[in-house]
Amino acid sequence: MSNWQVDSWRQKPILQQPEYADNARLKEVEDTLSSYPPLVFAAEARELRRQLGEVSLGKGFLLQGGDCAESFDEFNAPKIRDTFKVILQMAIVLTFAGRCPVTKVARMAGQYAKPRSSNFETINGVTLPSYRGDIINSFEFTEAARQPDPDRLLEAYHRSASTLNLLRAFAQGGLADLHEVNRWNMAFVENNPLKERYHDMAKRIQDSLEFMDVIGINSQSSTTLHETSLFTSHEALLLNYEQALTRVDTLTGKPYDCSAHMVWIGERTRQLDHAHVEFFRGIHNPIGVKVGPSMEEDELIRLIDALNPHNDPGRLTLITRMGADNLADNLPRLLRKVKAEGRNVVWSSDPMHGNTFSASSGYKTRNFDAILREIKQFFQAHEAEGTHAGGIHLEMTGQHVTECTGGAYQISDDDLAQAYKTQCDPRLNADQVLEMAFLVADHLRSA
Ligand SMILES: O=C[C@H](O)[C@H](O)COP(=O)(O)O
Ligand SMILES: C=C(OP(=O)(O)O)C(=O)O
Ligand SMILES: [Mn+2]
Repeated sequence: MSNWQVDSWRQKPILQQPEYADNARLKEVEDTLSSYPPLVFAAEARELRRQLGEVSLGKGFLLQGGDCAESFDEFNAPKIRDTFKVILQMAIVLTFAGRCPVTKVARMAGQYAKPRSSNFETINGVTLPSYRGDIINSFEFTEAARQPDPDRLLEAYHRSASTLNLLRAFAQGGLADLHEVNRWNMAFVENNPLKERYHDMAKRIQDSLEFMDVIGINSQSSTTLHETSLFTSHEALLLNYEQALTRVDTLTGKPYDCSAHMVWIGERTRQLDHAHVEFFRGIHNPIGVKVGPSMEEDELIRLIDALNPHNDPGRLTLITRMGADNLADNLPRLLRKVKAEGRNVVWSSDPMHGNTFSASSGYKTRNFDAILREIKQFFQAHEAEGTHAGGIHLEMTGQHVTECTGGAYQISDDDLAQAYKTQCDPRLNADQVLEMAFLVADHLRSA
């Protein structure tokens, strides 16, 4: 890796970073983090990279999801459990429909830093610095709360460690048992206003599990049915935090960013000659990059080559976030180019970030139908170009929030105020996520 150092990104231009008042304290915090244990083990990141390699070859599907921004205030077991549960519920439906393994990657245990469109926010004539995620400043709208505080980096580390600990316990301690997951899905279907639409598939999954039970494949005999693996991911926006958690793996001698299994570069910070691409090219994790509608074909090839010079399947996931109205004009040309140039990538669809708008009530929202339309078009474009629609990337929660409009419960603009809890972007709630799973499953079956 030519001239790469864990801190060579510091020589490059960088966007979307906080400016701290106390740089001496920042340096102390970075040193402390560097001395702490890594949050994940490099071999786990390699296993995810291997699984994503299968996905890039068309033999799997990536399901990635969680909060837009995890919050220190909503840091509790029920919140973590409920998001874990809906990820699993969604995965069982997609596995059954797609007849292929689903790799589950949570936007959890470190999704704390947010890029923003504007540096400032104005409320009732008062202008303050924007909220940039709990790892940087506080959501509360006061001058003091909005100052970046270096100690929040340590706080984010500790909260990530606790979250990851509980996720690992859930994954291996029985909460992920497929029989249980399907029972939750049956309950969801029974209570849903559109239950006729979803009943058939949930019942067929139940029948399959019962059949396996009869022939002796059950939770006692099979860890596959009893346990699961769930990987973690976040946008690696704060490179000083990521640098401090980067360690040379003792088994391979290669640097891994051990803050999460997978990290990605956001749409706003993916410039070829900037710091994020520099940092990412040297770490050996599986990585992602957001790709919006303005991406040019040649620019994408240059970016792929900077980040994955050996064209290794599983190394790079392109997370497209086009917007339902822009996808048809922009995704096919990129698929064609990447295929023609023979580059191995995982193509995943983020149907959230291109479909955000302000509701008449003033809330930032997204509509269920637009999200679904982007996903469907994503599948259609891949089918037409002969490429593999490899995954979806959702902003979602297991809680019953009202942040996105539409869905079977027909959340309207006026309903948004009832439970609008996000600190950044609007998330699909538990019911909307499961509906999305069943509707995407219909599509996978017909594909
Ligand atoms: O999550 C992504 C971005 O941080 C978010 O979409 C930016 O939102 P903003 O346009 O309100 O800053
Ligand atoms: C910041 C995000 O998205 P994007 O970089 O695509 O805008 C995000 O995933 O929350
Ligand atoms: Mn977001």
